[in-house]
Amino acid sequence: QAHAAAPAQHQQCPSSTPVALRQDAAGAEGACRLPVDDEAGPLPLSWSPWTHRPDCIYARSGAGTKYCAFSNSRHGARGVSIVTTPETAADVLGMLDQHVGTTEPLPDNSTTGRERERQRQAAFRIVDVPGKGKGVVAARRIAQHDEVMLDYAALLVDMAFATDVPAWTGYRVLHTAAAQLADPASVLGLGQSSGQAADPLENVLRTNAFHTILGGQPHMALYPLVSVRFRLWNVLALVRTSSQLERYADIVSVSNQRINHACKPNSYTRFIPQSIQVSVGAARDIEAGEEITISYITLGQTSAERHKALQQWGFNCTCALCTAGTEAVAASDARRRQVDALRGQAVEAFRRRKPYEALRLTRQVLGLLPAEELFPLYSEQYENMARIYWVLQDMERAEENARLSLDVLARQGYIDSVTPGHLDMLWRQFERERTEEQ
Ligand SMILES: C[S@@+](CC[C@H](N)C(=O)[O-])C[C@H]1O[C@@H](n2cnc3c(N)ncnc32)[C@H](O)[C@@H]1O
Repeated sequence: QAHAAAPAQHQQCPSSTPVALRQDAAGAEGACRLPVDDEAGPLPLSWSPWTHRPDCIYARSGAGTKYCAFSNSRHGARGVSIVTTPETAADVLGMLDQHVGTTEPLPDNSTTGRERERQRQAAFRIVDVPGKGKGVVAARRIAQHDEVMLDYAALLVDMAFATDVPAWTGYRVLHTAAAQLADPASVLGLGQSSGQAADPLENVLRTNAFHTILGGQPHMALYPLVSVRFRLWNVLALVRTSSQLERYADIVSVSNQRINHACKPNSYTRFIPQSIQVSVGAARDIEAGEEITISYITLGQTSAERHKALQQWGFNCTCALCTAGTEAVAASDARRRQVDALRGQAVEAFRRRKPYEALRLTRQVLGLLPAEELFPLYSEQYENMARIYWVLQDMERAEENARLSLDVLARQGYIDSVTPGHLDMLWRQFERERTEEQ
C-alpha cells in the first residue's frame, strides 16, 4: 500500500530495477504495480494479470511476511507460476507484461510465435542416449551461436519460502502453483534423481532448478526443456501429503525433454531476465544427429575436479571426454591446468606492470582454448588483450581485441550488437581500474 500513496513521478518500485533503467511501460510511467494477495477481491479483475486468485500463507517468523502462489496459465507455452511475496510478484509484472498482457496476443498463440516455435522444435529431437536416459540431439545442422531452444520458466519459488513457511502448508502452496500451470505435467514429470525429500515436487526442484534472481531476490526456477540439475542444500524442509501424491500419480511419469551434461559441451545457456526465459545457443557448429550438451558445472576443470563436482550431483559422467582413453584425458587435464596457470600468471604480470609478459601469456591461453573448447573464456581473454594494448597506448590493437571480445558477447546474445558505446564503456572501465590501482 505504501507505494500507492507516493507521488507518481518520484516512485521507485520496491525491489526492482530503478525506474530510469526499466524498459517496461509501468516503469516508464513511474507507476509501481500494487501487490495483490489472497485478500484481493473475488473477481479475476482484482488479481489480473494472474489467472487464479493467489493462494497465500504466512511465514513462520517475520512481521507478517506472506508468500503466495501467483499463476498465469497463459504465459509462454505452458503457463507460469511464481511462489513468492506479493511485493516481488508486483515487481516482476513489468517483465511478464510483454507476454502476459491480458489484451496482447501471447507469442506462442500468434502465427509468428507458433512458426518460431516450430522452427525451434525442428532444431532438435529427443532420443534415448545409452547410459544417460533421454537426451536431445540436433535434428539438423545448427550453426555456431544459433539458438537451439528457448524456454520459458514454468515454476519459480522464492528461496526463502522453503525455510520460512510451515511444512504442510508450504507443500500445499507449491502444489497449487504447479497445478495452476496450463501444463502441470511439464513440471511434475521432470526427473527426480534423488528421493531424498519427502515430497516429489521438492525432489523435482532439487534435481532441476536453476538459480534465478527475480525482483532482486534469489529464486529456484524450472525451465522444463532445458532443465539442469541444481543442488539445493536444506532448501525445502517440507513434507508430502498422500492426497497430493494420488492426484499427481498419473502424470508424474510423463517424459520430458532435457539436455545432458558434457565436459566439452557444444552449447551454452543464457538467462533472459526481461521475459524469464532461458536460451540455449550453439557454442560451435553442431551436425545433424549430434547430441546437444551443456555443462552443469564450471567449465575448464580437470577430470578429478569434474568427477568430484559431478558426484555431488549424483552421476558418473560418461561424456566423450571422460570416456576417452587415459592418454587423451591426461593430455586434456594438462592443457586445462596450463590454461588455469597461465590465466593467473597473465593477470599477475599485468598487475606487476609487465604488459609484454602479460601479452605473451594471454596469447598462450588463447592458443590453448580451441583444443579444450572453452568458448566462454574467449571474450574474457580478448578483453584482457584489449586492456593490455590500452595500457600500452596501442589503440588500434586495443580496439581490434575489444571488438573481438564484444563480438563473442553479441553472438551469444548478451548484447544486441557491437556499438561505439560498448567500446567507450570498456575504455571507461580500463580508466577506472587504472585510477583505483594508483
Ligand atoms: C537433467 S537430467 C538430463 C536428462 C536425463 N538424461 C533424462 O533422461 O531425464 C540429468 C540426468 O541425466 C543423466 N546424465 C546427464 N548427463 C550425463 C552424463 N554426461 N553422463 C552420464 N549421465 C548423464 C544423469 O542421470 C543425470 O542425473
